[in-house]
Amino acid sequence: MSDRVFIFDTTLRDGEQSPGATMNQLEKLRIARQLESMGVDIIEAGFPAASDGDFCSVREIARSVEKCQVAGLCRAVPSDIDRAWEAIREAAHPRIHTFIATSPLHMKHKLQKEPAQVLEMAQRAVRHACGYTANVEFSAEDASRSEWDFLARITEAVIDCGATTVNIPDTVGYAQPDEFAELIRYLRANVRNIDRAIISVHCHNDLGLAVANTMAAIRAGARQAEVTLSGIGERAGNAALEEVVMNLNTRRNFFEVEHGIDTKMLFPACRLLSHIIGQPIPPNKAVTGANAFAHESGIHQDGVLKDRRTYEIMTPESVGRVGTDMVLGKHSGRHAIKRKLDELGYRLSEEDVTLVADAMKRLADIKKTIYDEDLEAIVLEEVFRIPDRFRLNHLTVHSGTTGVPATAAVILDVNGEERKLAQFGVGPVDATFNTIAEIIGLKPSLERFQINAISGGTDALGEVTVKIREGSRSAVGRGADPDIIIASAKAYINAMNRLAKKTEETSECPAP
Ligand SMILES: CC(=O)SCCNC(=O)CCNC(=O)[C@H](O)C(C)(C)COP(=O)(O)OP(=O)(O)OC[C@H]1O[C@@H](n2cnc3c(N)ncnc32)[C@H](O)[C@@H]1OP(=O)(O)O
Ligand SMILES: CC(C)C(=O)C(=O)O
Ligand SMILES: [Mg+2]
Repeated sequence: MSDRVFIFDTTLRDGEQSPGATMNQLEKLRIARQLESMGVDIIEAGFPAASDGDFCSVREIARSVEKCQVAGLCRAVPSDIDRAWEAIREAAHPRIHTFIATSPLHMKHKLQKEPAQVLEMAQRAVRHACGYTANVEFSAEDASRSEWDFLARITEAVIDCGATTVNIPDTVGYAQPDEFAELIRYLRANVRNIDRAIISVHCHNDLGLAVANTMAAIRAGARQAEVTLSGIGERAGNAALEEVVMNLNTRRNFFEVEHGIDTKMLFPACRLLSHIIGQPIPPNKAVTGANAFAHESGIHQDGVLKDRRTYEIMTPESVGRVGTDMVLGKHSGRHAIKRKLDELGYRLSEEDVTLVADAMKRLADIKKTIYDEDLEAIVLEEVFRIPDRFRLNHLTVHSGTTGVPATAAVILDVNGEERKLAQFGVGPVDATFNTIAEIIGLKPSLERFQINAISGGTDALGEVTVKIREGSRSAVGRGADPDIIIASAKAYINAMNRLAKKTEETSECPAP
């Protein structure tokens, strides 16, 4: 058996099924590029038959990613498979991923089909997909609640039809690690042609066991792990990429398998995702949480001071959390900035480095020390930002204890045209948002407003995340600035741009 585990990232497909994690095409491309430079083997870019927007995003990712395989998910129906192929066919390494449920519950109540019909559909789907490419993955949805002998039969049949990867999902996060490992061993022992395919697992986190089940399956012989950044995904999410990879790394002797991930890119990738979807990484999150390498109690601090290994089983550097001691400031040049960006895991073009360098100089004029977090905020502001239709040119706010309501005067660039307005509000943020909304001509409801200090000190950059909704469309926006009212205005305008972009994307994407 191979000693290489393939990392299949489904942040852009299953991850996007997580409530509130919708991404636009440009954001998906950013994530895909980050996954590519991190060394992910397969990127599942979406479900092309789901919508024209999904189709376009998958097609753009297929066109721009070179090193990884790009997979498109589809039901076991010819029209879905055709649409998936249409979206991924320009990829350097395309993969069709087709699936159908195999548990008695799903077959009877959801698909309303007999097992024999499901078997027939699975075979036909794989044969149809193999007409396009030899790289075909088949998933037996709800495998962990399926009858093992039926699962073995369908697995054997799809391999005979040409499937080269067979995925065993724990779709509803029901399996227990020992039991799931036993299922993988059972399939290896009872599927005649199993050596012709790679066994994959795809675990959900409903009982908090997604990573444990994935690791148990790898021990039992699975050689592809389907994962997402930060474990986002349908309901309680999927197995977290960074946790699976750091299990493999930290317990190398236990698992005795290799992977191709550059672990130093884990933290930047998860932070990028967190900014894009506007969901902060929980402080106690393994590997990437703020507390994952923090030591609070005296005995622990004493131990760490004497030897970090007493309480740290991996180093923060190994997951890309700390840069060097090089301090950036107003006197730093492009080389130092570029090197720092590299250390933080951002591989940027020369043009983007210039954007960051210019913004850093502007910030350094008002803030003495530029911390890693400040630089990351600049990257997200200047580089990973969708082209703006609305831009903030000027903001003045008056507020205080005088009894006069807070007032905001705003000048916005709207599609190249300058528009000005002043408005009142309950407080400075309310006044600012009211004014911006009136200039743009939208009045979305504000569902979330969150503010964090990115680094320490009163001159720290304030990072604001907002979520707005208009009818069925919602958008998250973020903004960073040493002035929290300006950061709030930037976040609100960013969300407005993304709301507008969503409408545009749906109408721009050509029909099949
Ligand atoms: C476990 C997972 O994560 S599965 C992936 C989940 N992702 C998605 O669902 C992507 C978003 N989905 C969509 O956009 C839509 O559901 C579509 C476009 C795929 C289908 O839309 P609709 O045609 O309106 O069907 P709808 O979603 O209401 O119902 C699903 C139909 O597909 C059938 N179906 C479900 N899974 C499969 C499958 N793997 N293979 C074949 N048929 C399937 C269902 O039985 C149902 O059929 P019916 O209409 O005969 O009852
Ligand atoms: C489509 C499959 C792989 C899936 O997401 C699941 O079963 O959870
Ligand atoms: Mg899933």
